[in-house]
Amino acid sequence: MRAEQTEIATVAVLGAGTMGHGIAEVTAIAGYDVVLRDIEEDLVEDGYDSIEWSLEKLAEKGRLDDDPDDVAARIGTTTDLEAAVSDADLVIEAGPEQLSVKQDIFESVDAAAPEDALLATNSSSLSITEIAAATERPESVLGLHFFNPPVKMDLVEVIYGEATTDETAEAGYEFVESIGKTPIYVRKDVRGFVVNSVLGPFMSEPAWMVSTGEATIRQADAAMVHERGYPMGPFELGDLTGIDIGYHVRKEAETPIPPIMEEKVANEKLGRKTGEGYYDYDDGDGPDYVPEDADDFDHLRVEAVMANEAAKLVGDGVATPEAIDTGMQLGAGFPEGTCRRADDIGLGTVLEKLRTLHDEHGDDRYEPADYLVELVEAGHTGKEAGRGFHEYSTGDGPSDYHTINWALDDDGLLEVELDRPSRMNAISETLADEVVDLLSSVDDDEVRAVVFEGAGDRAFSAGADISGFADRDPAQTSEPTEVFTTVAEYPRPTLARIDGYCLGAGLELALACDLRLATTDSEFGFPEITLGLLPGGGGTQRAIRMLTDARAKELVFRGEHISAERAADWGLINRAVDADEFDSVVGAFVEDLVSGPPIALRKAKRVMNEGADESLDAGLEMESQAFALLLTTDDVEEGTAAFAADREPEFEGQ
Ligand SMILES: C/C=C/C(=O)SCCNC(=O)CCNC(=O)[C@H](O)C(C)(C)COP(=O)(O)OP(=O)(O)OC[C@H]1O[C@@H](n2cnc3c(N)ncnc32)[C@H](O)[C@@H]1OP(=O)(O)O
Repeated sequence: MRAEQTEIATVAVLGAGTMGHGIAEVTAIAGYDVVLRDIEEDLVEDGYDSIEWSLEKLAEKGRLDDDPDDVAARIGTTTDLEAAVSDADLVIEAGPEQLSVKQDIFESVDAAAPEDALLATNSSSLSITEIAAATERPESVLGLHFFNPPVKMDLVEVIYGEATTDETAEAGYEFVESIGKTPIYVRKDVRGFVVNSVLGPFMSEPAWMVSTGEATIRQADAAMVHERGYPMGPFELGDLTGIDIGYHVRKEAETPIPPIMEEKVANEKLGRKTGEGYYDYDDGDGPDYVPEDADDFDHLRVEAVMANEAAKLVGDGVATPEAIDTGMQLGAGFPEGTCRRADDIGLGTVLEKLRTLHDEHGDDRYEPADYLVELVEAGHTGKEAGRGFHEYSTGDGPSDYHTINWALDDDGLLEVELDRPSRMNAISETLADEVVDLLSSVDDDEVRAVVFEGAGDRAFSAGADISGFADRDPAQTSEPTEVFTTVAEYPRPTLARIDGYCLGAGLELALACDLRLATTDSEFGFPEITLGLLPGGGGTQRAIRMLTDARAKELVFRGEHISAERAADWGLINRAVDADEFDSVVGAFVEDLVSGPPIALRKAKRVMNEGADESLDAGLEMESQAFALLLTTDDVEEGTAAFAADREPEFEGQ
């Protein structure tokens, strides 16, 4: 057992290379005192200079709360390992990726670090257990695997070695949260941890297909990017990371290596770094695939093998489906998690594909994971069945969502947060479905107003999720998406709380709300035209009804962003407010909405929305009918009595 964990105040980062100085930077930004150590003065200085440069960049972009000099001042440097760790509450080793080097470092750290310090390695591929074995306290050693570059990448894998205690892992997890990153537990010390385990088949399965002449490089990359929405094609990614890296990982793991990979390594065509790999960077245009190259690439084969890998991780107790999905989205930039995607495809389909591949090729990697077979046999075949890796809404009430957060307070305020900050809260199909499901299943009687906002501090929403646009079925997208209509017709007042980018479908969602408040830093626009599209979620129609013809067309035709001040000036939003006053202005609006007379607000919303599309006479008729009805409510009695008594009314919605 580790001794009682002390509060972490001082962090020693060993290694000032790309990962080390990045980890030191994010740790200092979060307010910790950091000691950055490398073996030579030059290396430490280079690392420190890179941190200073990066802090300046963050400050220029307004993404640093503190003065960059103050942050840099929290980082001390040394070449003396003992001095670096002797006062550290947490040591993060980010040295070369060689077991013997790391073991040497850990042996020295063990001798010099305080007894109750937490000892972490940032290794991306070595065994935590073997590194920990170099110390007398393997229970205090864990993996904290940051992704490159740490300043930009949100994910950290928190990995157990064989001896790591829960207390150690939890302390590491909490530290990661405290620096504003997203931790996932990797509960067993498996090769590749979570992200690289699932990323393995993403890269190797297409390589097998190309090796056997079943696909071409461009075909695979075009299909995975343009049809399946991955941020990069598998071969493009291989060139970027270095083909030799993947080759050596497979060699170490003693897993079969696709011939095309062997061939590239043998010819020293290792990717971008040698000027040629799967693509030619010196004499060619690099990854020059186009959407049409995708042809009929068998992407199910690749996604089935990835889903199988995920099932092995879940079945072996290495990670939960939630952790895997978070890992793949934040660590590999996948548009959605591998488990969720498999649930969408249908686990029965995935299993059948694996069995067919196994029959055809006989390779071990197609052997279905026990856990996958169990799920399918239990009827948990995915989203359509209501349960697969994940559970899905049964329509009995709001369920657990993955791309939105929500809360309904005692005053009847329903807060809905679009929660995909790493994608600027882009509206994926899942996110849209979840908003619809929430608004359709939450008890309206409990809700008095709804506020929509975006997670993080950069965007309300940067629009529809662009990944995989090319694979959309036009038949499904020709109607304005249900989410905008559901929001527009929701029978309670709705307000968009906008802080940051509000673009494309994000703006359409905001326009579907009744009211819009924004910080002055926010930006608005319909960039769809720059993608060869038009706003397809009601944007053209709401804008032309809300703005002058000229302004609406300027927004749609030019695709330019406009400032919050201009948006307020044009009448696109209600107010543009300085950031420091924003909460109080939003609070005042919300207070009026949740304490207002529910029936009158509902009727007013309906009459105004529906009347706007009718003739004046028809609109006036709707209004007078609503007025007459409201006269019969208890709320009117309460409103008039409160006025007479000079007190605040308490409307019950009766
Ligand atoms: C019917 C409706 C149709 C539509 O709505 S079409 C979509 C319309 N929207 C857009 O075209 C906006 C696209 N996004 C942008 O132009 C830029 O982003 C911003 C100006 C909003 C911000 O730029 P910057 O500060 O440089 O950030 P970053 O590196 O571009 O974005 C951070 C991460 O967010 C992802 N992302 C941003 N917008 C979307 C989107 N709409 N769909 C999917 N992903 C998006 C990026 O790719 C990147 O991700 P990574 O860090 O993995 O590279």
